Amino acid sequence: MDVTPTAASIELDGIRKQYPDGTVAVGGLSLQVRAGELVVLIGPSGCGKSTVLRMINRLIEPTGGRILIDGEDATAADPVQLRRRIGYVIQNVGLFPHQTIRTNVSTVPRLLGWPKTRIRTRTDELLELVGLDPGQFGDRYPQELSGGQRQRVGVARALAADPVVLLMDEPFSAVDPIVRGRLQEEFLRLQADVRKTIVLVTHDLDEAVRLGDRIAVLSEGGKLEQYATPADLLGKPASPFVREFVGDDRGIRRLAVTPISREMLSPLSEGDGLDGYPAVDLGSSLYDALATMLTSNSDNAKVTDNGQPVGLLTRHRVLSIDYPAESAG
Ligand SMILES: Nc1ncnc2c1ncn2[C@@H]1O[C@H](COP(=O)(O)OP(=O)(O)OP(=O)(O)O)[C@@H](O)[C@H]1O
Repeated sequence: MDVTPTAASIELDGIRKQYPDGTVAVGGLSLQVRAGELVVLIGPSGCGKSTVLRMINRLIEPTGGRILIDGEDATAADPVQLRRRIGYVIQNVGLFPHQTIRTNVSTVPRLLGWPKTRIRTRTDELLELVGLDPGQFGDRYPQELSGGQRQRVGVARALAADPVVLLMDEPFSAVDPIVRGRLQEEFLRLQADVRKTIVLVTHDLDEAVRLGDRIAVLSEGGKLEQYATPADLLGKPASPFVREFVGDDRGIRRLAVTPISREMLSPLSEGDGLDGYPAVDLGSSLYDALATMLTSNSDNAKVTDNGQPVGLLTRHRVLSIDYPAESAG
């Protein structure tokens, strides 16, 4: 019998990990993730990001606190059962080298004892979903794929049994920046389709800003410094730690998460020579607007809504956007 799977909410309630040698990797972290939300954990090396992630699927047993998945206490559940409901993607993927791509992808459905035909249909469907032709790639072995292709297989495998939660630990860091950008874009499209609850660990702030609905910045001992949307994090760093962490180029990053708004526009007038200006859509980011102006060597862009010009955006206006938090400290 099929149980209709849905994305689940996650609540970390004071979770703690202290190792026998006394190291407190995570001192007591509370964090709520809504169903279908993509939350990024970021912070300096050793701050406890992976530990938090691995406590959610209990690859690491917490020494305190609770984890509620859709309100149910995961710390009381059978860890093996739990892991079958939680997809897990890691750097370098961890595919089984002596198994074909199809067999790799079907790992969890096989463990769950699905009928063969259903496994086959699901596996092929997933390979297509992540952009790999099952006919071409299904019978290959992992070493016969590129790094980016292997990464996609890892995502397909994690999604195979329709998990309610997906955990991803530096999933795109083993590939070069160009491939990484493409994988991130594909991944966002995939997430728009499948809407899983995702917790993703990265050390790459651009990745966090690009992918996260919300970002949790951790400092040593898994201390939560700030939990906010990318725009709020870059615009209003909550502490000197976060300010330093998001760095000096947060202004540029912030452009990428700030949409053009009507208040930024000057009215259009006949004498504006509108035909000469590049067009950007209302709702594009300021970063896109600036890029458009730079590539067409223009100081202005014509902003359109549904194809109709609604105002003029100047380069000066984009660059002088007021960041209240900048002057605060
Ligand atoms: N078995 C262990 N015994 C003692 N301390 C440990 C053990 N395993 C991990 N730690 C410590 O726990 C802390 C958190 O490690 P964790 O891997 O979660 O950090 P991270 O933020 O994911 O780091 P990175 O970004 O470098 O991967 C580190 O200080 C690490 O040294």
